[in-house]
Amino acid sequence: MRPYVILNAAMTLDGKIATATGSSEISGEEDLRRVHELRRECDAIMVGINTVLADDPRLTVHRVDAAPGDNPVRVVVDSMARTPPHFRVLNDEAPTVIGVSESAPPERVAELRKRAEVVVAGTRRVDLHLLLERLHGMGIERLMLEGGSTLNYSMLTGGLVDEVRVCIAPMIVGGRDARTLVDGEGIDEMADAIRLELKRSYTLGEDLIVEYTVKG
Ligand SMILES: NC(=O)c1ccc[n+]([C@@H]2O[C@H](COP(=O)([O-])OP(=O)(O)OC[C@H]3O[C@@H](n4cnc5c(N)ncnc54)[C@H](O)[C@@H]3O)[C@@H](O)[C@H]2O)c1
Ligand SMILES: Nc1nc(=O)c(N)c(NC[C@H](O)[C@H](O)[C@H](O)COP(=O)(O)O)[nH]1
Repeated sequence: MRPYVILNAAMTLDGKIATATGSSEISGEEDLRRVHELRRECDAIMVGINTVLADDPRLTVHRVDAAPGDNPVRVVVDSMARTPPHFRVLNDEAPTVIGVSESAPPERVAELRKRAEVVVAGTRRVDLHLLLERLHGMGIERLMLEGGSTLNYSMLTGGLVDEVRVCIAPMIVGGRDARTLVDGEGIDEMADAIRLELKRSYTLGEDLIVEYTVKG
């Protein structure tokens, strides 16, 4: 058993979720409120370690009203336990789970255990199936996946995503080194693409929101 997973992201019209230099303010004000409402409805928010290192996110509900207990559990996928102990994802605003692999240096794991629950899953990379199973065992039934591109790819190709919600902002930045909604190794044949079904589309200010379910 695993949680129901909603992938949420904001991208430019050309599919970038950050520029090559890591600048990533894409969503408009209204979309950011939508994101935080979605955070409030979920039991956990999951991101990859590169997103933590790039943005130092809080991963809490802070743009809409929230009672202290409304903050979801924060989950970082971090094979080598590189989450810096002073980063905001480890503050006391919400509980945090760090998913590491068996290859993570024990001294860094011990340091993280002072501030978070550490789940060891996988030998070199985090085994996402196993991590999600463990999260479900902790009572997490609805999980919001907030990127980045590399984790999005692994989660989608692992068959671990149920819905995709994307904010398309009216911006274009280009750049072959800029992260896109989904990177990773990529699928070779279009016939093998992950198929989605469009459920809803609407505008929020200048942004276009598109919501899909992933076909099983
Ligand atoms: N616009 C948005 O909605 C949005 C959202 C999130 C992140 N971002 C941006 O995305 C960028 C980071 O994306 P990224 O692709 O570099 O990194 P990421 O956040 O997807 O982290 C990927 C890393 O996670 C670790 N990992 C461990 N096990 C893994 C597994 N099984 N599968 C995949 N990764 C695994 C690896 O170290 C891997 O390099 C940042 O610039 C950030 O600002 C944008
Ligand atoms: N929906 C969305 N629109 C954006 O324009 C953007 N840059 C992100 N990025 C998601 C990523 O996880 C960010 O790191 C957090 O949004 C940081 O913000 P918080 O401190 O957690 O509120 N997400």
